[in-house]
Amino acid sequence: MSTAVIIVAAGRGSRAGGELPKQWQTLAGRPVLGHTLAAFAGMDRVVVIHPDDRARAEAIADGALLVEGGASRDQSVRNALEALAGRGIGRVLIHDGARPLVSAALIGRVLAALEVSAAAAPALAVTDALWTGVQGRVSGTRDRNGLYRAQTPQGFHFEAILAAHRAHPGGAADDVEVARAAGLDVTIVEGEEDNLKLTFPADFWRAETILKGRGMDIRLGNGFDVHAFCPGDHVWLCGVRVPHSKALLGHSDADVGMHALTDALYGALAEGDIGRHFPPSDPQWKGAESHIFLRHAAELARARGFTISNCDVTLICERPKVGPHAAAMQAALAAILGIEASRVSVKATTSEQLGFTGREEGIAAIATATLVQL
Ligand SMILES: Nc1ccn([C@@H]2O[C@H](COP(=O)(O)OP(=O)(O)OP(=O)(O)O)[C@@H](O)[C@H]2O)c(=O)n1
Ligand SMILES: C[C@](O)(CO)[C@H](O)COP(=O)(O)O
Repeated sequence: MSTAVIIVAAGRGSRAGGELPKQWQTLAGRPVLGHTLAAFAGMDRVVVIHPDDRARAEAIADGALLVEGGASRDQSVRNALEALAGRGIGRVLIHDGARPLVSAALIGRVLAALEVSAAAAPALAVTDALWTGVQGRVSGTRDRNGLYRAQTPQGFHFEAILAAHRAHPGGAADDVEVARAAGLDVTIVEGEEDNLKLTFPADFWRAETILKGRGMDIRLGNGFDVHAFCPGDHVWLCGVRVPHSKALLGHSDADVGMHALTDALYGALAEGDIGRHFPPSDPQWKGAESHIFLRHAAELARARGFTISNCDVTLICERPKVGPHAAAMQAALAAILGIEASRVSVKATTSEQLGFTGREEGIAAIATATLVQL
């Protein structure tokens, strides 16, 4: 059963202040909403935006569907549910764009609870004493037993929450309130203190501190590719046209080095390989220039908040000789990746006339890439 995620980000963040609405302010080097999107990477995501923010949202969407929100949070959620209606969605998670530190473990707990419940949401039991107050003076106390602080993502069976929103008069604080008004039973799962909602300016400092404590995310990926020789007079290697007595056979331009590097980037992101993103069965990629694939992988890395720290490509062939072209290949790859040439290495080796590369039946390439997220 497919699961979609709705990330509501159409509010104006009036309490947070700043030049931009809080979801567009920078947190540890990228927009708050970029962190939130990355937390749900790999899932079908819908981001609810304010019409004024469309250009910013398109820049970081990373494949998410963009839907325009309404004047209130519940109207924004409703717009996204209506946009998903009729698409065969089984379950939906609804999350505040302003909660960028949600963890995979918390998302997992909500999804697991949805296996046995029509609705599930995270919360933390209230641990402080509770008072009422009037004009700065305590006017009474309240029993905190059984009181919870609600968080998101809140999860629901899709048709049930869609019907609940359609029937609700509006004005709900969250989707659990809407669900309960429709008679749905909601399971509470353990929330997390770090899953804070950025609401006031000081919350940004807290979130930065939490992110620093989590440390760097360093990813290493590897790629390997082989293309056979066929009749021709040149080969494409790492973006450079190299004259040769043969060509390389492939669905695209058969740039074996660039393919290995592209797969290394996809590997570091756990995003499969070129074939997943550009299926060879799709005629539009016949004869395609391989920089399209590499650029896509690099953009995907950037959209997920990673910078490409370095990469290293080794071409394995007896001929053509790579040395005279290595600097041009390094420059070509660096330009496509958008990084300095000093972070790109291109080298070659023979296989001492052993195996298929030694018999000059084709060229092999291996590559590694390191991605870093601060
Ligand atoms: N019309 C609205 C109002 C809120 N939200 C989203 O709902 C989440 C939780 O709301 P809140 O923290 O109250 O955000 P804002 O409404 O932006 O903040 P404020 O009340 O301070 O203006 C936020 O991710 C916000 O962008 C939304 O999508 N559409
Ligand atoms: C949905 C919510 O995050 C649950 O805690 C919260 O109610 C939304 O924020 P708001 O400040 O109440 O709009």
